[in-house]
Amino acid sequence: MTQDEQKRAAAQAAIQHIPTGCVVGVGTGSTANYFIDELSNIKHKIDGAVASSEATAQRLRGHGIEVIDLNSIDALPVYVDGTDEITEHLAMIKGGGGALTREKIVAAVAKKFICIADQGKLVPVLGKFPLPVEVIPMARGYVAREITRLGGEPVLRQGFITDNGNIILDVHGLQILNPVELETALNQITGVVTNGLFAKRGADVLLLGLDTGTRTIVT
Ligand SMILES: O=C[C@H](O)[C@H](O)[C@H](O)COP(=O)(O)O
Repeated sequence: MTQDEQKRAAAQAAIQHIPTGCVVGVGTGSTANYFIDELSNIKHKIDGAVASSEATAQRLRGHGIEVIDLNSIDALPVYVDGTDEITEHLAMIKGGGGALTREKIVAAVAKKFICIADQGKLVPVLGKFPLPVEVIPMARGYVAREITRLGGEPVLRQGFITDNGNIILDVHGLQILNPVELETALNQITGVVTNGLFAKRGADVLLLGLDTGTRTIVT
């Protein structure tokens, strides 16, 4: 299967995990887009969706799926999203599309986080994919210096502003041996909104599209 077919297979497998009559959290990116396409086939069975980005909200509405304000609900049974990298322990790097902060908020609320991905996303150690960090614009220089002190090489994502009006620093060269520790350290830098390490709250289930079928990994 091609990479796109693997993404679609994972998205199709995720549909089996969606309970009837619930609001569904929906991620951002090309794999999440396949999931939205699949979700539209069962839209009469769900009570709408919470979007992790403006792009996702637009796509959901385009498929006739109601977009629900996260603040109007107390619980979210399930969140489905893609990833840039994921380990066997289901820690991830996300934010290649710049949606990391809203994704982290939706993931925090969700009872179950289902990650859908093509097999190329499964890695032994996180860090080959540059780690996105969302930063308040006026703190850019300070945060970049602090990240350098931690051993990373921050690169400003040119011409990109997040849905929250902030910038992204993509951090290269990090050896992420302890993802929870690094996630915490980066979030403690003043001016950082959040970073793309999803380790403290990783996925609960990984549905990985393979050449033949899908593989499921559960934490
Ligand atoms: O900000 C974007 C998200 O974290 C995406 O889930 C991630 O970049 C994976 O995207 P894709 O499914 O397009 O590879």
